[in-house]
Order: sequence, then structure tokens, then C-alpha cells
Amino acid sequence: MEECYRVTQVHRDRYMVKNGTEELYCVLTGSLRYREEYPVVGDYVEITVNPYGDSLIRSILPRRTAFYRPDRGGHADGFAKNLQVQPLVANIDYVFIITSLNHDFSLNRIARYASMAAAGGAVPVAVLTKADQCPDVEEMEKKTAELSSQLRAAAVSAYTGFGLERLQEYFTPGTTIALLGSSGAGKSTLINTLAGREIMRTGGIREDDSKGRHTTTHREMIEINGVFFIDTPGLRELGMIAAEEGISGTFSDIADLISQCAFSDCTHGNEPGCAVRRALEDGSLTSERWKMYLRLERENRWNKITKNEMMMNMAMNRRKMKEQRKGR
Ligand SMILES: Nc1nc2c(ncn2[C@@H]2O[C@H](COP(=O)(O)OP(=O)(O)OP(=O)(O)O)[C@@H](O)[C@H]2O)c(=O)[nH]1
Ligand SMILES: [Zn+2]
Repeated sequence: MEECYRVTQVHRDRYMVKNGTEELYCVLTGSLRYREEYPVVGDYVEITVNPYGDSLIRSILPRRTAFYRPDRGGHADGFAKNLQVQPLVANIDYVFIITSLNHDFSLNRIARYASMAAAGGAVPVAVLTKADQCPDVEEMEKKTAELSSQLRAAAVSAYTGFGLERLQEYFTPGTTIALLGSSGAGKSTLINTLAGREIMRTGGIREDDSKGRHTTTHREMIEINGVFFIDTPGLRELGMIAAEEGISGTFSDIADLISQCAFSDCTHGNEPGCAVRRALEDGSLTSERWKMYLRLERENRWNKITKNEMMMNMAMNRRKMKEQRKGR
């Protein structure tokens, strides 16, 4: 009997799938393994139910949207290509970028996550938590929304209930929401508040740096009143690396300008016919936005270099260890 299920958990080589209230463990068919097609949380899969043991995932249905692992350029070419197209979660409608309105707040990080979300086809929503700890909530929300026309922003407080009603529009049954945010941002508290009960364990926060401890218990996709929330370790481990494609999505205005520069390798310095400089001069591009674009681009490049260096260091260490073993 073949039926359509949704992947709720991914383990080393077993998958938890769910259909309504029925939950099953599955393994992959040989042909999926052969083609290296692996399901991710949120995927819809066709399975053959085995009442006596693990059921069998026969195929993965086409993904409507996905959130992709950020660009890992800098690795060997073939490897990098694989990583670039590797989805972390699938079939999500919204990505909630959860950032607390205390000193951990970073417009840069929100812009980066928003780029990645949009690149995979989902709508990014910046959920600014702990509004009760911030004196100028409206200002922060405005600044956030101004990052990109694709981005929405809502400041909330799970403690006072402030702003929570603004999230209601996302909670129509059948909607899937991926949660992104650093540890301590308030993901679990928000989910528990919405659910009206403790679904995820919340943790205290270290006073010194406002970074939380990793306290969320390992549940990858949970359903609250027909809405699916995805919170996977994969999403949690996301570094601050943004896909270049995503950056040019959020900064599509700047990408347009750059394409209009007279020289294709324009550095936007003193070249004649530089569309970026023209826009900066006539005020259609603010220097603030341009600087933010440059910073993101620089960090992206920096990440690549350090990744590359890291690989080289690892190779060197392996060689050293081998030599030491031989020496002994
Ligand atoms: N002032 C204030 N504190 C909050 C709010 N929401 C959560 N917190 C506190 O922030 C800390 C971290 O919250 P969590 O919900 O555990 O954060 P998390 O993002 O799930 O963290 P991890 O599970 O580590 O990823 C806890 O001490 C919460 O009590 C809020 O709206 N206002
Ligand atoms: Zn230029």
C-alpha cells in the first residue's frame, strides 16, 4: 500500500514520517540511496508501509520551496556544487528569523537570513522578540522592515503578549514555518506561548553575554493547531554565511545598479559610467544601504577564505598526525 507522508525527523539513516496522527520509522529504497536523493524535514514522501518493521520511502515528491545550506564556496569545486544545492528543510511557507531586541540584535544577520530564505522561495519574517526589553521597539521594527521589500517584521514579547496577535496571519492550518535564530533568542518560549503549553524546554540565559544555552529538546517538526513549525539542528547550526545569490536577492536594487555599470569589473571607485556612484550621488541609493551591502559581501568572501584555510589546516593536521604515528 502506497501513501503520502511527511518527514518529521531525520536520523543517520532512518526517517520519522507522519500522516495525521500516525507516525512511522522508514528507511530509503536502494534506488534513492543510489541516486543520493535524501529526504529532509518537511519533505513529502511516498512510502510502502511495513506493519512488521521499518517502512520504505520510495520517492520524494517535488519540493515547493526549500531552505538551502549556505554557499560553501572555497571547497573543491565538485564538493561545493553539491553543498550549494543541498536543502536543509523543504516545503516551508515562511522562515521566522527570530532575533531578540536586546544587544544581540543584528540587522546584518537578519538581512543574511532573509536573503537565504528568499533564495529558497519562502517568505522571510523577522520576529523581533523580547520587545519588553527594548525602549524603541517601533524604530527597530521599522529599520528591520526597511532592509528589504521581501522582508516582513513584527516585534513581540512572549512575556507581556505584546504583538503576538500580529503573528496570527501566518498561522492558517497547513502552513509550514521554519524557525531560525541564535540560541537564547526566544524560539522555544515563543512556541510554548503560542501552543499554550510547554512543547520545547526553555533555558536560562547567561547574564554576561545574553547568549542562551542550547536547551531546546530535539523535536524537529511540531504541529500546533494545524500549523507546522520546523526547528532542526541543521538550521540551528547555520553559520552566518549567506548565499551570494540570496544577497543579490535582498539587494536586488544594488544588483541592478551594478549590472548597469559601464565596466563589468567596475569597482565602483573612480571608473567612468559607474551606476552605483551615480545613484549614491543623486540619493536614490543611501550610503547606509550601500555600506551594508559591502559589509555583507565582504563577510561572505571572508567566510570563504577562512573555510578554505580551515580545510588546508585540517589536511595539514592529518598529515602531521600520520607522521607522528609513523614516528612512534
Ligand atoms: N524579557 C523577555 N525574555 C524572554 C522572552 N522570551 C524568552 N525570554 C527569555 O530568553 C531566554 C531564552 O529563551 P528560549 O526560548 O529558551 O530561547 P531559544 O531560542 O529557544 O534558545 P535555545 O533553545 O538555546 O536555542 C529565557 O530565559 C527566556 O525566559 C520575552 O519575550 N521577554
Ligand atoms: Zn560601478
